[in-house]
Amino acid sequence: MAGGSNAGASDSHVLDRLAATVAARRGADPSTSYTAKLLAAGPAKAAQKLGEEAVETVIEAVRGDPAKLAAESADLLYHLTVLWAAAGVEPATVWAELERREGTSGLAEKAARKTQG
Ligand SMILES: N=c1c2ncn([C@@H]3O[C@H](COP(=O)(O)OP(=O)(O)OP(=O)(O)O)[C@@H](O)[C@H]3O)c2ncn1[C@@H]1O[C@H](COP(=O)(O)O)[C@@H](O)[C@H]1O
Repeated sequence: MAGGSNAGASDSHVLDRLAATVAARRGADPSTSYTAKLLAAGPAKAAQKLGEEAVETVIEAVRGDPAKLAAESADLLYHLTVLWAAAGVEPATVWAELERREGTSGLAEKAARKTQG
């Protein structure tokens, strides 16, 4: 976050820029854009690629190499933004959901779910 402890060139706004680039690739030439190729293939293909990248991320996490885990995480986030674009999810909707959850402990949320049946 700009202004936060990790402020600098590499902050979370890169996700918004990435999502905007991905959205702009809709309808572009698949021979010049990997994103356009994935979007043309539809949400199921984007979901499949996300699953593959998730597995590769898990593998690097288990291997214990932080640099490779970071690289796989970037692949995972890229493919997640492609899936959102393919499935009609605006990044702002996800950011809003994360903001809504801010300050609510996962343990408290889980306990509330149990009492709701
Ligand atoms: N961040 C990324 C990014 N991360 C990973 N990838 C690509 O994702 C692909 C997935 O890796 P794989 O090993 O699964 O590739 P593969 O086996 O060739 O894939 P498939 O043939 O199975 O689909 C690779 O081709 C990577 O280059 C990305 N491609 C694009 N971006 C961003 O998207 C922007 C637009 O890219 P284009 O749409 O290609 O212009 C770029 O400027 C970047 O900012």
